[in-house]
Amino acid sequence: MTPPVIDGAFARWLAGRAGDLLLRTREEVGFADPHALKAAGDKLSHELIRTELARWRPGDAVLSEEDGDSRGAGTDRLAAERVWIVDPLDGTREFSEEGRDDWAVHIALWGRRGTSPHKLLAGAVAIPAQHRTLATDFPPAYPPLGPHPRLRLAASRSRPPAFLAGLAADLDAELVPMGSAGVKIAAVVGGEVDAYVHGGGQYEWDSAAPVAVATATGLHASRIDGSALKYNETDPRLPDLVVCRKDLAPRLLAALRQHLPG
Ligand SMILES: Nc1ncnc2c1ncn2[C@@H]1O[C@H](COP(=O)(O)O)[C@@H](OP(=O)(O)O)[C@H]1O
Ligand SMILES: [Mg+2]
Repeated sequence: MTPPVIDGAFARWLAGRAGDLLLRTREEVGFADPHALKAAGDKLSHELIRTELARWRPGDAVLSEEDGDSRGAGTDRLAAERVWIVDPLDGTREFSEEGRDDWAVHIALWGRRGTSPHKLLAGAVAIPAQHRTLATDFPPAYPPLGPHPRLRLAASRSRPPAFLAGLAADLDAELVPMGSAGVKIAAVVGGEVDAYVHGGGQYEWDSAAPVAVATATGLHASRIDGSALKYNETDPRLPDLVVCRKDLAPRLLAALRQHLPG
């Protein structure tokens, strides 16, 4: 089957293919040995994505979590016009826990000539166990204001930043723990939470695809100090971010300033 030519639709197609493979891998490998399941999921999804990108987008470079070669300086991605930034399995830990649906596949495309600061041209986040894929070819509608009386902040289930409890207290917000950066940003896009705040560690592939979708939807996405998120940098570490409704951003960034060192 020939995949779509338009990059956003291609990203949706590829994330969906990898997601189907991950669902089958969960069934075939089972949950008895979580390490084996995580390793199988990472490897199989990575190989599928690598193979399809080499076949259908042979002129483009790739930056992948599972590909040590693409990470450092001196790789062809630093001179490339177009770079696919992919996380074959985000929320690996949750993928290995039976019954959990908060894990995702991230496929993003960065372009040197992109006009926004992040230069992400297209992206898709597949959440296979929730049967949904968000992508920039048909960006989701801007979320309505939630019915919840208190602000809801999505937070890492296993590695929430130390400042988050204080931030939530200042804002009288409720923390909603879940796995996967893609799932948390999808929760903002869907209006289930008002914001996702993370700090302390992460890489470009953890946020590129969900940030592409969130900004195509019209949401705010930045570093937690308010500066621009940048992709395809020499060092792929991108330790923190905030994604939220545009109207909430000034209040959230002001509160964050009170909690950041320096
Ligand atoms: N402090 C940290 N250092 C490195 N990676 C981090 C991190 N905090 C979160 N991440 C990564 O960001 C993704 C989302 O994290 P979380 O589920 O905790 O919200 C996970 O990606 P992977 O599952 O692809 O490894 C996780 O490894
Ligand atoms: Mg990840």
